Amino acid sequence: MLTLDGKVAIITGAAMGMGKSTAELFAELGAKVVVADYNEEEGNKVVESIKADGGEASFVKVDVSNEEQVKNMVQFTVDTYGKLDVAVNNAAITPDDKPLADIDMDYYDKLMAVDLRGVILSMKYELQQMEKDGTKGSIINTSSVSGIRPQPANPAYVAAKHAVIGATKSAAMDYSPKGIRINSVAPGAIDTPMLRGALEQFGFNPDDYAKQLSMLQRFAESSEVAQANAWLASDLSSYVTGTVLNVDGGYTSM
Ligand SMILES: NC(=O)C1=CN([C@@H]2O[C@H](COP(=O)(O)OP(=O)(O)OC[C@H]3O[C@@H](n4cnc5c(N)ncnc54)[C@H](O)[C@@H]3O)[C@@H](O)[C@H]2O)C=CC1
Ligand SMILES: CC(=O)C(C)=O
Repeated sequence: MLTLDGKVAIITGAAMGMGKSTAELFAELGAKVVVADYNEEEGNKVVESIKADGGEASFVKVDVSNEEQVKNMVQFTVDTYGKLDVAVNNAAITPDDKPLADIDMDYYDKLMAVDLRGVILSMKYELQQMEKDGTKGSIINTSSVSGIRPQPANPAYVAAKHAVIGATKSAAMDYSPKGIRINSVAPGAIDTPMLRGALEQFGFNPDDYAKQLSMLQRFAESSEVAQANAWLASDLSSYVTGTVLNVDGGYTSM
């Protein structure tokens, strides 16, 4: 049976979207959850709702691009719950919106700081903690279908999400021998505030977009990505490391 009973999990970007759904599902499956986000108000609401449903959760404010704050996020987790078993490094900001010759380098720097540096920094301190405690943990980094094949006019986002997969495989090679499994999840068209915002920005009709981006011809709910995260976090995926799990309704096979 899929259970996360007894596990302590950090989920970054857990105030909204897939991170929020992942935090809720992990708590339902028995994990103690650290909701890590820079949106304090929404993050605290997620904690309250998990607690109201009988789960255990705490909020920590973090900007994942800031090394001291990421270090503090991991320390907070250990101080609060005694250990760290699972981390879902999911926080990211919205894709850029111009082809490469017109790239806005200020936005490039901002995006890389969160979507790539944030994942690498998070892994750095999560791995240090797991190694120190001898924990055979599971780390899941959120990439995207944009980490496998390009979307138009997203050069920074596509590069960052490809790099998340590279960093995942590199870390998996170094830490799997110690029993720490590290994988990526590559979501497709998932109905979240980020995707709705991006579609509006690009002037896409949401229904047409979902049909183009999925054999199932629909958006996924963020809970459907949370289910993939839960499997990778659980002992049911005990022989899976260094891989990319596509949660994209078949898009990358089209
Ligand atoms: N929505 C989609 O269709 C897809 C999303 N993704 C990826 O899935 C992940 C989750 O995306 P969504 O749930 O759609 O996004 P979202 O925008 O709904 O939620 C992102 C969360 O990250 C937090 N966040 C942003 N920057 C942060 C920072 N510097 N430090 C801490 N927290 C920060 C936000 O406050 C928010 O709670 C992201 O990595 C995204 O790139 C991948 C493929 C498709
Ligand atoms: C928002 C995103 O990551 C997509 C659709 O690739």
